[in-house]
Amino acid sequence: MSAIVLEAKGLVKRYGEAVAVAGVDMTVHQGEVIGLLGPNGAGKTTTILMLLGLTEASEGEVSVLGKDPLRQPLEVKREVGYLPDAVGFYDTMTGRENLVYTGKLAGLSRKAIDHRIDAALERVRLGDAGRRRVSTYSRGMRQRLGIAELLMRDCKVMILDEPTSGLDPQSTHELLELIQQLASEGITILLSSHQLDVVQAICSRVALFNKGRIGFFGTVDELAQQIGRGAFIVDVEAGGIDLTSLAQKADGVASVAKVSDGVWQVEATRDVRPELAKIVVDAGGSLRNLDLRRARLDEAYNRYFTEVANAA
Ligand SMILES: Nc1ncnc2c1ncn2[C@@H]1O[C@H](COP(=O)(O)OP(=O)(O)OP(=O)(O)O)[C@@H](O)[C@H]1O
Repeated sequence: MSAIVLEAKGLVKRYGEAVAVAGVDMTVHQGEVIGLLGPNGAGKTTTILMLLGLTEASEGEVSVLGKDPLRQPLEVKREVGYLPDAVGFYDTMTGRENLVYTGKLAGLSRKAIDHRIDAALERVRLGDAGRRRVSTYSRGMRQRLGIAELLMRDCKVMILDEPTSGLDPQSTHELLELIQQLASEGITILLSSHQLDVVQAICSRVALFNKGRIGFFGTVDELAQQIGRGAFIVDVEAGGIDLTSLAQKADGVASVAKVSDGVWQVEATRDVRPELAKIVVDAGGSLRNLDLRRARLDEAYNRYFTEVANAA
Protein backbone atom coordinates (compact mmCIF):
# COMPACT_ATOMS: atom_id res chain seq x y z
CA MET A 1 0.00 0.00 0.00
CA SER A 2 1.36 3.43 -0.88
CA ALA A 3 2.11 6.14 1.65
CA ILE A 4 -0.57 7.80 3.73
CA VAL A 5 -1.06 11.31 2.41
CA LEU A 6 -4.01 12.46 4.41
CA GLU A 7 -5.32 11.47 7.80
CA ALA A 8 -8.20 12.87 9.80
CA LYS A 9 -9.10 11.60 13.26
CA GLY A 10 -12.25 12.55 15.13
CA LEU A 11 -12.69 15.83 13.27
CA VAL A 12 -15.48 17.97 14.66
CA LYS A 13 -16.55 21.46 13.63
CA ARG A 14 -19.13 23.47 15.53
CA TYR A 15 -20.49 26.85 14.59
CA GLY A 16 -22.00 27.99 17.89
CA GLU A 17 -24.70 25.45 18.67
CA ALA A 18 -24.71 24.03 15.13
CA VAL A 19 -22.56 20.97 14.40
CA ALA A 20 -21.32 21.02 10.79
CA VAL A 21 -18.95 18.04 11.17
CA ALA A 22 -19.68 15.58 13.95
CA GLY A 23 -16.62 13.27 13.92
CA VAL A 24 -14.85 12.44 10.68
CA ASP A 25 -12.14 9.78 10.39
CA MET A 26 -10.41 9.33 7.07
CA THR A 27 -7.17 7.84 5.77
CA VAL A 28 -6.17 8.41 2.15
CA HIS A 29 -3.15 6.94 0.37
CA GLN A 30 -0.98 8.44 -2.35
CA GLY A 31 -2.48 8.24 -5.85
CA GLU A 32 -6.02 7.53 -4.69
CA VAL A 33 -8.99 9.35 -6.17
CA ILE A 34 -11.57 9.72 -3.42
CA GLY A 35 -15.15 10.81 -4.06
CA LEU A 36 -16.68 12.91 -1.29
CA LEU A 37 -20.42 12.40 -1.58
CA GLY A 38 -23.53 13.16 0.36
CA PRO A 39 -26.59 15.37 0.49
CA ASN A 40 -26.35 19.16 0.75
CA GLY A 41 -25.26 20.20 4.20
CA ALA A 42 -23.73 16.80 5.08
CA GLY A 43 -20.36 18.37 5.98
CA LYS A 44 -18.19 17.83 2.88
CA THR A 45 -17.16 21.45 2.37
CA THR A 46 -16.49 22.02 6.06
CA THR A 47 -14.28 18.92 6.12
CA ILE A 48 -12.39 20.18 3.06
CA LEU A 49 -11.89 23.58 4.74
CA MET A 50 -10.36 21.83 7.76
CA LEU A 51 -8.08 19.72 5.54
CA LEU A 52 -6.90 22.89 3.83
CA GLY A 53 -6.32 24.67 7.13
CA LEU A 54 -8.87 27.32 6.20
CA THR A 55 -10.96 26.68 9.25
CA GLU A 56 -9.93 25.36 12.65
CA ALA A 57 -11.37 22.06 13.85
CA SER A 58 -13.27 22.27 17.16
CA GLU A 59 -11.93 18.78 17.96
CA GLY A 60 -9.76 16.15 16.35
CA GLU A 61 -6.55 15.98 14.34
CA VAL A 62 -5.62 16.43 10.70
CA SER A 63 -2.43 15.57 8.93
CA VAL A 64 -1.88 16.35 5.25
CA LEU A 65 1.40 15.16 3.72
CA GLY A 66 2.62 14.68 7.28
CA LYS A 67 1.87 18.27 8.23
CA ASP A 68 -0.75 19.99 10.35
CA PRO A 69 -2.66 22.44 8.12
CA LEU A 70 -3.19 24.88 11.00
CA ARG A 71 0.33 24.81 12.43
CA GLN A 72 2.10 24.70 9.07
CA PRO A 73 -0.40 26.53 6.82
CA LEU A 74 2.14 27.76 4.26
CA GLU A 75 3.70 24.34 3.68
CA VAL A 76 0.29 22.73 3.32
CA LYS A 77 -1.02 25.46 0.99
CA ARG A 78 2.06 25.05 -1.19
CA GLU A 79 1.46 21.35 -1.74
CA VAL A 80 -2.31 21.11 -1.59
CA GLY A 81 -4.33 22.67 -4.39
CA TYR A 82 -8.02 23.50 -4.27
CA LEU A 83 -10.05 23.89 -7.45
CA PRO A 84 -13.40 25.49 -6.60
CA ASP A 85 -16.63 24.88 -8.47
CA ALA A 86 -16.36 28.22 -10.28
CA VAL A 87 -12.69 28.91 -10.90
CA GLY A 88 -11.97 32.63 -10.55
CA PHE A 89 -9.58 33.99 -13.16
CA TYR A 90 -9.20 37.50 -14.52
CA ASP A 91 -11.17 37.60 -17.78
CA THR A 92 -9.19 40.45 -19.28
CA MET A 93 -5.88 38.64 -18.83
CA THR A 94 -4.70 35.70 -20.91
CA GLY A 95 -4.56 32.22 -19.42
CA ARG A 96 -0.80 32.50 -19.24
CA GLU A 97 -0.91 35.91 -17.52
CA ASN A 98 -3.36 34.52 -15.00
CA LEU A 99 -0.98 31.65 -14.20
CA VAL A 100 1.95 34.04 -13.77
CA TYR A 101 -0.19 36.10 -11.40
CA THR A 102 -1.46 33.19 -9.31
CA GLY A 103 2.00 31.60 -9.33
CA LYS A 104 3.45 34.78 -7.78
CA LEU A 105 0.61 34.89 -5.25
CA ALA A 106 1.48 31.31 -4.32
CA GLY A 107 5.06 32.42 -3.66
CA LEU A 108 6.72 30.92 -6.76
CA SER A 109 9.75 32.72 -8.12
CA ARG A 110 9.57 34.14 -11.65
CA LYS A 111 12.22 31.61 -12.61
CA ALA A 112 10.13 28.70 -11.33
CA ILE A 113 7.04 30.06 -13.08
CA ASP A 114 8.88 30.42 -16.41
CA HIS A 115 10.27 26.94 -15.97
CA ARG A 116 6.92 25.26 -15.32
CA ILE A 117 4.26 27.30 -17.09
CA ASP A 118 4.65 25.82 -20.59
CA ALA A 119 4.57 22.22 -19.41
CA ALA A 120 1.53 22.93 -17.23
CA LEU A 121 -0.38 24.58 -20.09
CA GLU A 122 0.60 21.84 -22.55
CA ARG A 123 -0.45 19.20 -20.06
CA VAL A 124 -4.03 20.54 -19.99
CA ARG A 125 -4.00 21.19 -23.76
CA LEU A 126 -3.99 24.97 -23.45
CA GLY A 127 -0.58 25.41 -25.08
CA ASP A 128 -1.88 27.79 -27.77
CA ALA A 129 -5.02 28.98 -26.03
CA GLY A 130 -2.86 30.14 -23.11
CA ARG A 131 -2.16 33.26 -25.15
CA ARG A 132 -5.84 34.13 -25.41
CA ARG A 133 -7.89 36.14 -22.94
CA VAL A 134 -9.75 34.02 -20.42
CA SER A 135 -12.98 35.83 -21.41
CA THR A 136 -12.88 33.73 -24.60
CA TYR A 137 -12.56 30.42 -22.69
CA SER A 138 -15.28 27.79 -22.38
CA ARG A 139 -16.10 26.43 -18.93
CA GLY A 140 -14.05 23.32 -19.70
CA MET A 141 -11.01 25.44 -20.60
CA ARG A 142 -11.35 27.41 -17.36
CA GLN A 143 -11.40 24.17 -15.39
CA ARG A 144 -8.30 22.97 -17.25
CA LEU A 145 -6.57 26.28 -16.56
CA GLY A 146 -7.39 25.73 -12.89
CA ILE A 147 -5.66 22.36 -13.03
CA ALA A 148 -2.71 23.92 -14.88
CA GLU A 149 -2.32 26.28 -11.93
CA LEU A 150 -2.17 23.35 -9.51
CA LEU A 151 0.34 21.58 -11.77
CA MET A 152 2.50 24.67 -12.00
CA ARG A 153 2.50 24.83 -8.20
CA ASP A 154 3.51 21.16 -8.21
CA CYS A 155 0.65 20.25 -5.85
CA LYS A 156 0.81 16.71 -4.47
CA VAL A 157 -2.82 16.75 -3.35
CA MET A 158 -5.66 18.23 -5.38
CA ILE A 159 -9.11 18.91 -3.96
CA LEU A 160 -11.61 19.39 -6.74
CA ASP A 161 -15.11 20.73 -6.12
CA GLU A 162 -17.64 19.65 -8.79
CA PRO A 163 -14.93 19.77 -11.50
CA THR A 164 -17.21 18.58 -14.30
CA SER A 165 -20.44 20.42 -13.50
CA GLY A 166 -21.66 22.29 -16.55
CA LEU A 167 -19.22 20.55 -18.90
CA ASP A 168 -20.39 18.83 -22.09
CA PRO A 169 -19.81 15.05 -22.34
CA GLN A 170 -16.62 15.40 -24.39
CA SER A 171 -15.07 17.98 -22.03
CA THR A 172 -16.13 15.84 -19.07
CA HIS A 173 -14.44 12.80 -20.58
CA GLU A 174 -11.22 14.74 -21.25
CA LEU A 175 -11.09 16.18 -17.75
CA LEU A 176 -11.72 12.79 -16.15
CA GLU A 177 -8.96 11.25 -18.24
CA LEU A 178 -6.58 13.99 -17.11
CA ILE A 179 -7.53 13.48 -13.45
CA GLN A 180 -6.91 9.74 -13.76
CA GLN A 181 -3.52 10.32 -15.38
CA LEU A 182 -2.51 12.66 -12.58
CA ALA A 183 -3.53 10.06 -10.00
CA SER A 184 -1.55 7.36 -11.81
CA GLU A 185 1.49 9.65 -11.51
CA GLY A 186 1.06 9.76 -7.73
CA ILE A 187 -1.06 12.86 -7.19
CA THR A 188 -3.77 12.27 -4.60
CA ILE A 189 -7.18 13.60 -5.51
CA LEU A 190 -10.28 14.37 -3.45
CA LEU A 191 -13.29 15.09 -5.56
CA SER A 192 -16.52 16.49 -4.18
CA SER A 193 -19.41 15.93 -6.57
CA HIS A 194 -23.10 15.20 -6.90
CA GLN A 195 -22.50 13.65 -10.35
CA LEU A 196 -22.39 10.02 -9.33
CA ASP A 197 -21.56 8.63 -12.78
CA VAL A 198 -18.48 10.86 -12.84
CA VAL A 199 -17.48 9.73 -9.38
CA GLN A 200 -17.92 6.06 -10.26
CA ALA A 201 -15.88 6.50 -13.43
CA ILE A 202 -12.72 7.66 -11.69
CA CYS A 203 -12.83 7.22 -7.92
CA SER A 204 -11.04 4.34 -6.26
CA ARG A 205 -13.12 4.82 -3.10
CA VAL A 206 -16.06 6.93 -2.03
CA ALA A 207 -16.82 8.59 1.31
CA LEU A 208 -20.54 8.99 1.98
CA PHE A 209 -21.15 11.94 4.28
CA ASN A 210 -24.30 11.89 6.33
CA LYS A 211 -25.15 14.47 8.97
CA GLY A 212 -21.55 15.47 9.61
CA ARG A 213 -20.09 11.96 9.63
CA ILE A 214 -18.69 9.57 7.08
CA GLY A 215 -21.26 6.78 7.12
CA PHE A 216 -19.45 4.67 4.58
CA PHE A 217 -15.90 4.75 3.18
CA GLY A 218 -14.88 2.18 0.57
CA THR A 219 -15.31 0.98 -3.01
CA VAL A 220 -18.61 0.99 -4.87
CA ASP A 221 -18.62 -2.83 -4.76
CA GLU A 222 -18.16 -2.74 -1.00
CA LEU A 223 -21.01 -0.24 -0.72
CA ALA A 224 -23.30 -2.50 -2.74
CA GLN A 225 -22.36 -5.40 -0.49
CA GLN A 226 -22.73 -3.45 2.73
CA ILE A 227 -26.31 -2.52 1.97
CA GLY A 228 -27.10 -6.21 1.72
CA ARG A 229 -27.07 -6.33 -2.06
CA GLY A 230 -24.53 -7.74 -4.42
CA ALA A 231 -21.88 -5.94 -6.36
CA PHE A 232 -22.96 -7.95 -9.42
CA ILE A 233 -26.24 -7.43 -11.20
CA VAL A 234 -27.54 -9.92 -13.77
CA ASP A 235 -30.42 -8.95 -16.04
CA VAL A 236 -32.20 -12.15 -17.08
CA GLU A 237 -34.76 -12.62 -19.86
CA ALA A 238 -36.43 -16.01 -20.01
CA GLY A 239 -39.75 -17.60 -20.98
CA GLY A 240 -41.85 -20.41 -19.51
CA ILE A 241 -40.68 -20.06 -15.87
CA ASP A 242 -40.93 -17.78 -12.87
CA LEU A 243 -37.39 -16.97 -11.80
CA THR A 244 -38.41 -15.03 -8.68
CA SER A 245 -38.20 -17.95 -6.28
CA LEU A 246 -36.05 -20.28 -8.41
CA ALA A 247 -33.06 -17.92 -8.59
CA GLN A 248 -32.84 -17.68 -4.79
CA LYS A 249 -31.46 -21.24 -4.85
CA ALA A 250 -28.21 -20.16 -6.45
CA ASP A 251 -25.40 -19.57 -3.99
CA GLY A 252 -24.41 -15.89 -3.99
CA VAL A 253 -27.81 -14.50 -5.00
CA ALA A 254 -28.78 -11.60 -2.74
CA SER A 255 -32.12 -10.61 -4.25
CA VAL A 256 -34.36 -11.21 -7.26
CA ALA A 257 -36.78 -8.61 -8.59
CA LYS A 258 -39.25 -9.06 -11.44
CA VAL A 259 -38.87 -6.10 -13.81
CA SER A 260 -41.62 -7.07 -16.30
CA ASP A 261 -43.05 -10.24 -17.83
CA GLY A 262 -40.14 -12.62 -18.50
CA VAL A 263 -37.52 -10.10 -17.23
CA TRP A 264 -35.79 -10.23 -13.83
CA GLN A 265 -32.97 -8.36 -12.13
CA VAL A 266 -30.81 -10.57 -9.95
CA GLU A 267 -28.33 -9.06 -7.48
CA ALA A 268 -25.50 -11.28 -6.38
CA THR A 269 -22.20 -11.26 -4.55
CA ARG A 270 -20.44 -12.85 -7.56
CA ASP A 271 -21.04 -13.68 -11.23
CA VAL A 272 -23.90 -16.18 -11.02
CA ARG A 273 -24.69 -16.40 -14.75
CA PRO A 274 -23.75 -20.10 -15.10
CA GLU A 275 -26.00 -21.07 -12.15
CA LEU A 276 -28.88 -18.92 -13.43
CA ALA A 277 -28.63 -20.43 -16.92
CA LYS A 278 -28.74 -23.93 -15.42
CA ILE A 279 -31.72 -23.06 -13.21
CA VAL A 280 -33.70 -21.75 -16.21
CA VAL A 281 -32.88 -24.75 -18.39
CA ASP A 282 -33.47 -27.34 -15.60
CA ALA A 283 -36.90 -25.81 -14.96
CA GLY A 284 -37.77 -26.25 -18.63
CA GLY A 285 -37.64 -22.53 -19.44
CA SER A 286 -36.11 -20.87 -22.48
CA LEU A 287 -33.25 -18.50 -21.83
CA ARG A 288 -33.28 -15.41 -24.06
CA ASN A 289 -30.66 -13.16 -22.45
CA LEU A 290 -28.22 -12.93 -19.53
CA ASP A 291 -26.38 -9.64 -19.00
CA LEU A 292 -23.89 -9.00 -16.23
CA ARG A 293 -23.07 -5.53 -14.97
CA ARG A 294 -21.53 -4.07 -11.84
CA ALA A 295 -23.64 -2.31 -9.22
CA ARG A 296 -24.09 1.33 -10.10
CA LEU A 297 -23.08 3.97 -7.60
CA ASP A 298 -26.31 5.93 -8.05
CA GLU A 299 -28.40 2.84 -7.18
CA ALA A 300 -26.24 1.96 -4.17
CA TYR A 301 -26.15 5.60 -3.04
CA ASN A 302 -29.92 5.99 -3.18
CA ARG A 303 -30.47 2.75 -1.29
CA TYR A 304 -27.90 3.68 1.31
CA PHE A 305 -29.56 7.02 2.07
CA THR A 306 -33.05 5.48 2.00
CA GLU A 307 -31.92 2.90 4.56
CA VAL A 308 -30.27 5.58 6.69
CA ALA A 309 -33.49 7.66 6.60
CA ASN A 310 -35.62 4.60 7.47
CA ALA A 311 -33.33 3.69 10.36
CA ALA A 312 -33.56 7.21 11.84
N1 LIG B 1 -19.94 29.30 8.57
C1 LIG B 1 -20.98 28.56 8.98
N2 LIG B 1 -21.75 28.95 10.01
C2 LIG B 1 -22.79 28.18 10.43
N3 LIG B 1 -23.14 27.00 9.89
C3 LIG B 1 -22.40 26.55 8.85
C4 LIG B 1 -21.28 27.29 8.34
N4 LIG B 1 -20.74 26.60 7.31
C5 LIG B 1 -21.48 25.48 7.19
N5 LIG B 1 -22.47 25.44 8.10
C6 LIG B 1 -23.47 24.39 8.27
O1 LIG B 1 -22.79 23.16 8.43
C7 LIG B 1 -23.45 22.11 7.75
C8 LIG B 1 -22.52 21.43 6.76
O2 LIG B 1 -22.27 22.30 5.68
P1 LIG B 1 -21.27 21.96 4.47
O3 LIG B 1 -21.21 23.19 3.60
O4 LIG B 1 -20.00 21.46 5.01
O5 LIG B 1 -22.07 20.80 3.73
P2 LIG B 1 -21.78 20.15 2.27
O6 LIG B 1 -21.84 18.69 2.50
O7 LIG B 1 -20.53 20.70 1.70
O8 LIG B 1 -23.03 20.62 1.42
P3 LIG B 1 -23.12 20.96 -0.18
O9 LIG B 1 -23.28 19.65 -0.88
O10 LIG B 1 -24.36 21.79 -0.24
O11 LIG B 1 -21.90 21.72 -0.56
C9 LIG B 1 -24.69 22.73 7.12
O12 LIG B 1 -25.79 22.54 7.95
C10 LIG B 1 -24.32 24.20 7.03
O13 LIG B 1 -25.48 25.01 7.08
